[in-house]
Amino acid sequence: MIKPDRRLVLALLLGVAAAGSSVALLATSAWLITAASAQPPVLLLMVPIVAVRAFGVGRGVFRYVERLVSHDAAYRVLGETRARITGRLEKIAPGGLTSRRKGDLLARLVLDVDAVLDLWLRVLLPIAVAAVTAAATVALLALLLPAAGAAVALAVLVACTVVPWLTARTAERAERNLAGARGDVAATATETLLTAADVIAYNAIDSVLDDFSRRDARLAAAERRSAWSTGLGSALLVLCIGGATLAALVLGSTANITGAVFAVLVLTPLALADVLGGIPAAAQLAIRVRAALARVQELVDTPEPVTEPTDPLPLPTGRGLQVKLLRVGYDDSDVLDGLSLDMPAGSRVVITGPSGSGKSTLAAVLLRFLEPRGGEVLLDGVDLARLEGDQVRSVVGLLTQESHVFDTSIRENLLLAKPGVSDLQLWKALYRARLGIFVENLPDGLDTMVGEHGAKLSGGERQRLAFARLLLADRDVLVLDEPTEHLDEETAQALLADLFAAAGDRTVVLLTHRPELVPPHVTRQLVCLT
Ligand SMILES: Nc1ncnc2c1ncn2[C@@H]1O[C@H](COP(=O)(O)OP(=O)(O)OP(=O)(O)O)[C@@H](O)[C@H]1O
Repeated sequence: MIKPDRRLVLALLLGVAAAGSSVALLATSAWLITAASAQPPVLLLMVPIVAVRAFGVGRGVFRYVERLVSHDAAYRVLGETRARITGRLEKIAPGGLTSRRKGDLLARLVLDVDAVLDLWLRVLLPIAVAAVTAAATVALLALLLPAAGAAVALAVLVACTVVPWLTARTAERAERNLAGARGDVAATATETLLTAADVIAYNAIDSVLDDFSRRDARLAAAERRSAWSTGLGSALLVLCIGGATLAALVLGSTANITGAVFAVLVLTPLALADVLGGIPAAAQLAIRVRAALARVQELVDTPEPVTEPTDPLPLPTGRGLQVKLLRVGYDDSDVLDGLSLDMPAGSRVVITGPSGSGKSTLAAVLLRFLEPRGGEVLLDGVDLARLEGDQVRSVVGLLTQESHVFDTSIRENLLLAKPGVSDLQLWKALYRARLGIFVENLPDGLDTMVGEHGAKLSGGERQRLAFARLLLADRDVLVLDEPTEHLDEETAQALLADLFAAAGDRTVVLLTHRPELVPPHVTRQLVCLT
């Protein structure tokens, strides 16, 4: 799922240069101050003076460039990962994500995917930089006094293994629960917002808020526990570094070394506190990152509702559809079994049946959002299973009972169907959907903003706008799934009459539980699902 970027190697080198400069700055400063106290000839001090300046300036410069490079690389990896996940979701979404909570999906796609950033910037890079810099520091100290080098090596080993292990162990449950708890709070918040009107109408605000507070408290508890472990890790790290400094002090004081070397031995381990400081937090964060990425992986692994053919056939030229002994369903039960239909090009087919009889399921099959379990659906004699979903949807268009109208202008809503077309074509589509006069009378015309979910339009106007968009998309087969569901009888009848008239010589498949609303002059085939 995640492909690393080569710039991350450069970020690692820059990180080591920055951390190495910090250690070297302290070491050379210690040497310089101690050596200077003996008042040697000033020429002897020139090199360390220049080195102190170089490391002082280098530390900041390397850190700045490292931040630029590492963030650039990590955000590129994040962008590519997001694009790959979105590409995969495009295949799964129409029929495969219906059982998931929207808020949780959002949390997985936004918060959990961000774990890619943490993985590189706060887990792998800090650990790698710390390991390389600490190893080099230990080597330097070992050169000055092997016993002190060994003592500091032991402290570094404990700081890099036992401390992160202990921190991670104490935080394990909290960290694993964090991603799920965040998803749960996001899902509940989304649901609360979407259902606010009903909740207020039923006077159920208190119970909804109580439920929200309970979930929020679970998240806060997990975060508190996680913070407690971070504190523990930091304290243990300070103990390790303190121990290393003390050991270097004791060993150095009994060794036969100069005062300047002694100062370097005692002060250099202190610089490791900064270098190793991020390791406990990184180990802890690794658990959270693993849990978050597992949630994203689980989403990506959702089986595709349809299998694309490995060797798709070319799109046939004819536009007649045939359904033969269709069997389709969800989970363990079939919704339709043995359905056969003939829908010649240009015909009008009205499919009716009570709620739950499988009308929307049939629409999903006709658009290749859902795979039949048996039988076949043929387009001009070619099984839809031998065509790619996008090929099928370039011929078959859909208008649902709640076609989505975006929170933007009428123009942008229409252009979604055919980007770049002229205003003239937009007006034609609007007039054919019988919305032209209405839009002309609006002060902003095509630039009128329609509000969230088309809130500034009536139900009928919303459906006409969606229908104009479908006409603009210019599909030869129009599947209309309860397009008049939320409309009063008069508006519904008028809309249906206009839909059939505007459809021209296209094939129209109308799925409705109110077939009596179809205008009497429309010659149609009526099919009843039970
Ligand atoms: N994604 C799904 N997962 C599981 N079961 C589903 C799913 N979608 C629909 N169903 C079930 O399949 C059956 C048929 O649903 P469908 O939406 O096709 O009926 P419908 O005739 O369009 O109903 P309505 O007129 O109320 O929209 C129902 O029992 C429904 O619960």
